[in-house]
Amino acid sequence: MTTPPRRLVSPEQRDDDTDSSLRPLTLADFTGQEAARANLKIFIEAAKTRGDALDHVLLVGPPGLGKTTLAQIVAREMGVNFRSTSGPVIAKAGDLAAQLTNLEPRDVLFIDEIHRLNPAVEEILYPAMEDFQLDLIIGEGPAARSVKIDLAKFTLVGATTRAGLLTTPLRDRFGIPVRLNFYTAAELELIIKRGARVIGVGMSDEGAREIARRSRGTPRIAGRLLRRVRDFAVVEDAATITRELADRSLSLLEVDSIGLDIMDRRYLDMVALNFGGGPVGIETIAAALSEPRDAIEDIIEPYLLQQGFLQRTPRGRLLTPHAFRHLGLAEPARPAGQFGLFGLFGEED
Ligand SMILES: Nc1ncnc2c1ncn2[C@@H]1O[C@H](COP(=O)(O)OP(=O)(O)OP(=O)(O)O)[C@@H](O)[C@H]1O
Ligand SMILES: [Mg+2]
Repeated sequence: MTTPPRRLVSPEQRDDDTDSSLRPLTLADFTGQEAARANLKIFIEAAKTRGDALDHVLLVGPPGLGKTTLAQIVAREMGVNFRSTSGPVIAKAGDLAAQLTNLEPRDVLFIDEIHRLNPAVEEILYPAMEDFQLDLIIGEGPAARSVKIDLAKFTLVGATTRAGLLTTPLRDRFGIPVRLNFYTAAELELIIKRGARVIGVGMSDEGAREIARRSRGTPRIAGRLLRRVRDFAVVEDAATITRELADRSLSLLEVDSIGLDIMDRRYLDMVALNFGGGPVGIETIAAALSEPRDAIEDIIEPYLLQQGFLQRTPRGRLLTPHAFRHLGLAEPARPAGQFGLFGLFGEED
């Protein structure tokens, strides 16, 4: 795959994100995700009362919604060590065995991108999660023998953006599955106000609302936009971020009123103007934009689909009336019944 372009509004972590300063440290400071928070709170309290390890937790949700943050909070609320690794980093079963044997009772082992574990590594995770035992084969051939090593009773916290890619036996071993959803504008507003206090800049209600609207339901993007607007405030020697300042700075950075950037608009303009709003095949769009198909499907389309700007039909991508309104363009006349009907027959490829 090509390197994703550096977009201000991409939900993936970028090297210039200084996530750690804005990271809430306790469940009480963690805004939004009511259901996830309520569940974790109860299970953590119960485990602490019993003096037991928390059951294994699986955090599922799109990038930038707080999976790593919640994993750290779990360890902190349990008052235990937080050890962290990730699926693609654990090359051999022995690497994971080393991590597991180092855990103390009730510790949290966080495995990010757990859908990317290699199968040989995953095998040793099963008995570790279920019976807190390692089954290792020592030696080779006739001399080989298996040894069992007892592990401390620990909590595995797994995170994934793609629950569908997890094997069933692995998924079944998590007692506490937690799904994270996109945040509402009101929740993002609170997160932005808290962030402004942390980085020490004044924030008006309307300023926070303006940034929240453009944050695509994602705290990571909210934090990034907040830091950019703060830079404008510093340069202009403004003590408080007003709606006007937020709007002006983000417009200069080419993030529009609902968080679309140049790449989104190029896509939408192309489909609207060159293809009459579609349906048009993804390969044709990729060729017209000179972008790889993967990048378009992974990076541009998810938010447009989620916002209802775009539909996938068997005959290709189709812009919705909502998209035309946002672009300020008149909708082309389309055959009656075209719209929405194709959704019933599934998606293009
Ligand atoms: N509920 C929240 N309240 C305040 N800030 C949050 C919240 N959730 C996430 N953040 C902030 O958003 C940023 C990204 O969060 P985090 O790294 O936990 O996301 P993630 O789900 O692990 O993303 P990825 O899938 O890319 O690993 C962090 O700076 C974090 O502080
Ligand atoms: Mg993470």
